[in-house]
Amino acid sequence: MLSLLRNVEAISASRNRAKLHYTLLRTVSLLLGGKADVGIFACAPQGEATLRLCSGPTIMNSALALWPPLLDQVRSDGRDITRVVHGRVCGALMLQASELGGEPLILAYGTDHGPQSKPADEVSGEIAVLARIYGNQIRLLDYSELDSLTRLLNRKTFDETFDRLLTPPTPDDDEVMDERRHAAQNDSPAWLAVIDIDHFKRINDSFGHLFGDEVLLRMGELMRKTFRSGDRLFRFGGEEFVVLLNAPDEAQALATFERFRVSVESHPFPQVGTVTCSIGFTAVAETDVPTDVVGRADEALYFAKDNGRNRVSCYERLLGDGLIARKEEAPAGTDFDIDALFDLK
Ligand SMILES: Nc1nc2c(ncn2[C@@H]2O[C@H](COP(=O)(O)OP(=O)(O)OP(=O)(O)O)[C@@H](O)[C@H]2O)c(=O)[nH]1
Repeated sequence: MLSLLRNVEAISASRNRAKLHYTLLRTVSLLLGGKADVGIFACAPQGEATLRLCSGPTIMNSALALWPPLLDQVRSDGRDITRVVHGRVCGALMLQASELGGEPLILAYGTDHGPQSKPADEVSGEIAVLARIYGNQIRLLDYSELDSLTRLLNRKTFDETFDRLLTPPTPDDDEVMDERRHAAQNDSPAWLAVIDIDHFKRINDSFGHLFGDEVLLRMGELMRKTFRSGDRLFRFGGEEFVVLLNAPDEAQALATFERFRVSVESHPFPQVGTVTCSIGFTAVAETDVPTDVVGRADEALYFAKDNGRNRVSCYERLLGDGLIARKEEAPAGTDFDIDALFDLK
């Protein structure tokens, strides 16, 4: 009982999604005791359910025969299911979806059912309580990772996940696997763009902050519509946004950012009318640190701003064409020269 309570507490204390899923699994199997099987399945709307995490030897043996119909039913009407099948209580329920997207998750379980066992509805009631604690925690994680106005990822999330997005997934880290899913399927190079609304101060000054905020909100919506679901979309604060995407080459990355630029330019913003944005982008190398890569994209963005705005510039292309000088990057391990900063030399 004590360890179950500890695990319930651990669900509420999980600071990342991988830990949260693992703890939920452990807690449910502890609750069911004995020879319980528990699994978390990801269910793409049209695709098959894929097992993401499991504990217990037989859920997966019986998974092929037993789970698909249960999972399909939960997915189609969204209601919890509990059944006694071949002397086992089997159940499945939808977990609270994360606002960060990704496929919906289903928790499925099976446990022996004998004369001494708890009634099936009691079992499902207890598991539903755990799923609610999970739901609260997912909302909290979303809250700390999202920008409150646009619901895009925030700067803190960028800094914390940048390394993981660029390094290959490790088999024992489910969260990394999830985050890398897009990149792993598509081993195209990564590109980072900084997007900045043109003359945003003017918009605020002419129409007021409320309409300025509406422009920011619509920018977020346009980003979600224009970029693919596997691309990572951030608001860095103010009127600055960042996109991290995979594209096979510079031309295709450019075409994607151009498409976004045009969609902003042609969107009728309420009251404000036409709004444009400037975009600077750069190739992301595996050894890059966030400040360097954002610095290069910023450099290309300044060029776009200085050369008429409402345009997309690529750092490597500007460099190749001799239009900008190479940006000095900090050698590894030295963030800045503190003596120079305070003019002590
Ligand atoms: N409405 C609103 N305004 C914001 C927010 N954050 C920053 N701003 C405003 O965004 C404006 C940014 O202005 P500048 O950095 O001068 O740039 P700009 O006017 O967009 O000009 P260029 O970037 O050179 O095209 C400032 O007026 C900020 O007050 C926000 O969350 N909401």
